[in-house]
Amino acid sequence: MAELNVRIENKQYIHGTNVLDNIEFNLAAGEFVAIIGPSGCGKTTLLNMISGLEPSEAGSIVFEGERFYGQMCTQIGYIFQQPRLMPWLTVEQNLLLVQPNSRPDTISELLASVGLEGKQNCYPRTLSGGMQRRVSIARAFLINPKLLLLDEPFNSLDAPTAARLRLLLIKFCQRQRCSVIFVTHDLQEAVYLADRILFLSQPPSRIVHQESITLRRPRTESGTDELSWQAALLAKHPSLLAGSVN
Ligand SMILES: Nc1ncnc2c1ncn2[C@@H]1O[C@H](COP(=O)(O)OP(=O)(O)OP(=O)(O)O)[C@@H](O)[C@H]1O
Repeated sequence: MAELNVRIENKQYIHGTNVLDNIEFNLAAGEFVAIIGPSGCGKTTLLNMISGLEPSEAGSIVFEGERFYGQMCTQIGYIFQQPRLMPWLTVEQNLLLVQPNSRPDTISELLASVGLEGKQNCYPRTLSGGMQRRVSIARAFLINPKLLLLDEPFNSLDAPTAARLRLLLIKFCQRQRCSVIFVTHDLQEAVYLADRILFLSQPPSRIVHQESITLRRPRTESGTDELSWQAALLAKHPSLLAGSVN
């Protein structure tokens, strides 16, 4: 049985045009799916609908056999595009907010794993944007989610930090066996991480193409096989990344 079944007939914001049109896909337990699409095509909207933050009036989101609507499920971890930390709380308090019974050593180990050793007592305003983003990654990992949603989580981080966090994400997913939906603009990142890629069109967005990535794991970020796979895909479907697919 699919862990997650997404069926959205359409999505329209009030006074807005149609953003999503007939999006339907399943996610198997433990599967890692990347979503790529042009800016403004509705990727964040889609994650918000899956998480329950945005209502899905026409369609249904079914997670582990249960339909949910308009409420954030506690088994879903969501790493937003912006860190969304509470500015009046310390880093540790921000983490405790989602998992109040966490032990201090669990929190310090998790912070160390995202490169924020000793930052428990810092307030968000004293951290750089990239550091705040890493706190938000730690926050999502802390709840041990069954489903993890990530909205361009490694954008604007320096290359070594992003590489380290991608590796951490892979390890976390393997250990936790969680299913993942990962929004990115970066095909190379998607090929490195995902089992399958869904490509969205310009709005009203549909899934114009999906491709399973059959490369063996462990993969290398810019390995020969990974780059050849990417080149072959683009040679076969040159419009996929041009944002010109309607
Ligand atoms: N709360 C809202 N109210 C009205 N319109 C919205 C709202 N949120 C998003 N939109 C509109 O919906 C469309 C899709 O936005 P969304 O943020 O989902 O796209 P995206 O694919 O994630 O974009 P990007 O890649 O640039 O982050 C845009 O035209 C945006 O202006």
